[in-house]
Amino acid sequence: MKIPASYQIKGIDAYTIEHEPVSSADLMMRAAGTVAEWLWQHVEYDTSFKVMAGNGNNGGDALVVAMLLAKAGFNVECFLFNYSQKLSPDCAFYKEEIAKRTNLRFAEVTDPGFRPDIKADEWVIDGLFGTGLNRPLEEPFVSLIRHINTSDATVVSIDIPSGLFGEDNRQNNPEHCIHATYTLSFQFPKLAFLFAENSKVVGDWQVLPIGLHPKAIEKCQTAYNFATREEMAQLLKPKDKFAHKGIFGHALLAGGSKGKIGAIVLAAKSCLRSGVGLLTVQVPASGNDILQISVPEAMTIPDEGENTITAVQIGEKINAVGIGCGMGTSVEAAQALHQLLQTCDKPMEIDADALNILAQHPEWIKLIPTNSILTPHPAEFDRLAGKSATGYERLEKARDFAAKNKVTVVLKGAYTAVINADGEVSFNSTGNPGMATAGSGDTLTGILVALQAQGYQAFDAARLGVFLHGLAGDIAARTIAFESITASDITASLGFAFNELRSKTSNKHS
Ligand SMILES: NC(=O)C1=CN([C@@H]2O[C@H](COP(=O)(O)OP(=O)(O)OC[C@H]3O[C@@H](n4cnc5c(N)ncnc54)[C@H](OP(=O)(O)O)[C@@H]3O)[C@@H](O)[C@H]2O)[C@@H](O)CC1
Ligand SMILES: [K+]
Repeated sequence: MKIPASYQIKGIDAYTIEHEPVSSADLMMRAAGTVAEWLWQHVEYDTSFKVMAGNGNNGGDALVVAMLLAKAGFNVECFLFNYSQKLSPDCAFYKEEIAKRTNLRFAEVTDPGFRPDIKADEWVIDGLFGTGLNRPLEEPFVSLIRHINTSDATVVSIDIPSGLFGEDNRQNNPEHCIHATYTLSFQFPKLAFLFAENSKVVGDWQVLPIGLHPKAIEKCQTAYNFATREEMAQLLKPKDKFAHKGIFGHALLAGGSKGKIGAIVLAAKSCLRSGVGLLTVQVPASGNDILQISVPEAMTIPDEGENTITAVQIGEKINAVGIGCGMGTSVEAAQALHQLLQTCDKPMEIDADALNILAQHPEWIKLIPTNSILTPHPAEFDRLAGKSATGYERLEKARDFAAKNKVTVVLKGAYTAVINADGEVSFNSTGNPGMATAGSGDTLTGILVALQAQGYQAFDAARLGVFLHGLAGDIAARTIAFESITASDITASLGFAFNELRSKTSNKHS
């Protein structure tokens, strides 16, 4: 699903109006109708609404929502905040309509000091500002928003929380934005929803399709995408009935150190559950028995180092190499990584301590083979590319980093961003807070290297792998509380995740 910028949405909107064709007032009715319908499904029959409309089309939507709610028999009070005495044409049109209604209370507000009374059990509909916001909010809106935020009411923002920009909020104050309980976004998610710093503002968000023109959506060029299940199902390659293990690739995992052999065990297990044909694991000598006993399906190469790896042996038949899990940042481990980078021309998946070593030796980054993946969490990425104050800033830095070093970067987070060397970004849509647990990253490494060994290109392997990892976590969470999910539970659910994704593909073709 594309994530167009606010200015692009305006263009798609205009194209729809011209080519469907549909009048802008009717399109507004359609959009507001989806909001009203969502509300009917989520509120009690005796819920009271306070609808806050601004002077643009977001306000127009709010006026229509107010009318539809009143028509359905709800108790509705609607305020049109028109300090500037200037309404968009559609907002003005629906103001005339709402003023005629007798089944709701309506007032146009021009007094900057007026604050509507809001009760804790009421629902506030926020239609003050939408994607037309063109500068940070000031008084009197800031005080009005603070008044709404400090009420205990449930707040539903139409399209986007008022005061929030769709993309870059680096110069914005989150306290000057509506803090929504729910945000109902028209047709597409907004980029801003996907950054941790905006989560308090956006609340739970959902996309409501409003039938914007498919041609305009297709023509819209954006670097940002939200990975849907349908898109990811199309990436998954079929498994041939006559296949044998030799054609599913041979992965090599290298890592582990004294006290952290578990990390490489976890990676090995998830790798074997992700379709790889053969797996070899290189571990410090002291970890060899642990590995052989815990993962009998894997072959092992005991390193000469007793407690750390010192040199990685890549056989000719290896198709992809995963390195980093639990390897530590010792001088020997760093040397092993350096030597590997100098000799390896296979796609690599570089994680955890290997990333920390790279941060200490940035001159080695240029040695990373093409078609490789780096999987940093925010702190690891900051060590590689410098500190970022916001998620937006970090994402832009990661796009630069991926382009400059010709790698795929998986920036982990609530909406993990997979970024390719062309600067394209795919945000993951699966996963849950229970997955923020020890070893979760190691299981991801195993999945990614398995997909790379099977011939998936870095960007596809990363998008698909991150999606499956999150889906496995979601499947685990159906029966296990977030608090109790372990990395092993994610691996145990991987088979179900592949099945769910594949059944989606077969449904599609049946
Ligand atoms: N996507 C779609 O297809 C559809 C979209 N629809 C809806 O349209 C919405 C976008 O509507 P929009 O473009 O009219 O903008 P909107 O946010 O209502 O406000 C603009 C007004 O705000 C003002 N203003 C701006 N910044 C300000 C500030 N800091 N402080 C004070 N004022 C400020 C600006 O005035 P200015 O002062 O700049 O002249 C202008 O008057 C969109 O979010 C969705 O809800 C649906 O109806 C149908 C289908
Ligand atoms: K809004």
